[in-house]
Amino acid sequence: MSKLRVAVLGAKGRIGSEAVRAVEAAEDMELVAALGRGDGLEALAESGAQVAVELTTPASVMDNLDYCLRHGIHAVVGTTGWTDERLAQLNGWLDASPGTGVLIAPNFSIGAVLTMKFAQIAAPYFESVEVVELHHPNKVDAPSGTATRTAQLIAQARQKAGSAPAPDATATALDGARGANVDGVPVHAIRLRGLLAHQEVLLGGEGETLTVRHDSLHHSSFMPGILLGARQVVTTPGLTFGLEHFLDLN
Ligand SMILES: NC(=O)C1=CN([C@@H]2O[C@H](COP(=O)(O)OP(=O)(O)OC[C@H]3O[C@@H](n4cnc5c(N)ncnc54)[C@H](OP(=O)(O)O)[C@@H]3O)[C@@H](O)[C@H]2O)C=CC1
Ligand SMILES: O=C(O)C1=N[C@H](C(=O)O)C[C@H](O)C1
Repeated sequence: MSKLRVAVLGAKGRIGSEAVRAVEAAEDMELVAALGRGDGLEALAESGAQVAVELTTPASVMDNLDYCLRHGIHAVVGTTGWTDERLAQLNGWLDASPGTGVLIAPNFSIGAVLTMKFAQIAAPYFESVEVVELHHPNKVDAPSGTATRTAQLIAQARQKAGSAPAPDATATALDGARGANVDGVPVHAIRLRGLLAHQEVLLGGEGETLTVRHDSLHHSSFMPGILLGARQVVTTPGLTFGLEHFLDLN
């Protein structure tokens, strides 16, 4: 059987360099291009890449995806910074490239995907819920894509259940002290040397609390999800948002 031809964008970065090794080690894949900043995107088409794994920066991802979709190259995207406007633009490009698939995964690790699921399930049963994400200090964006998505899913679950807003009598606070407000859910970002990628969802009810915590201790935690995404995206046209859709977790 022929191997899946995979390219990695952001190949010299923290996660990109790990993805290069993972694709090289996968028996059913061939690494056909490994591009860093400044490398020409034409290498993607010239190498016959079927899937591009996009692990660059929020500032670079849209141009890279524009190229991929104009050339019918499927994409597995881990890069953060997704807004409604960006998603609308991407959907427009997908409409013009029928048959091409894009997976955007706020987090490729199974534990993080399950954390989001558990948080969604638990959120309507508690009065209060807040999200804390903790990352290495070289991370360029906050809050993390994972924390933003977690808060959105929590908010959707609470809205569906008719939950009241979380109680909060705090009337006076320094700017930022109560975190960012993502759809009504406070999200706090910590940047600390020694950390990699971690998240806690704290839920509180009368006389009890529940904490759902996940720790990515190494970039290898993201690799099975990236490889799964590359295998599935080639037969899944259009936009898939979240690895859970490829894990039968919905
Ligand atoms: N979804 C998930 O599970 C995960 C997502 N991420 C996300 O992935 C992204 C990358 O994270 P991380 O590896 O830590 O960041 P890094 O800064 O270590 O890596 C990004 C790399 O992309 C390079 N780059 C920038 N622009 C381009 C371009 N146009 N073409 C090719 N390469 C480019 C950078 O080069 P230079 O150094 O010159 O700027 C750098 O080498 C972030 O958005 C992060 O949040 C990270 C881990 C897991
Ligand atoms: O920058 C990182 O490191 C990570 N970024 C992603 C995010 O913003 O959620 C995924 C993971 O948290 C690691």
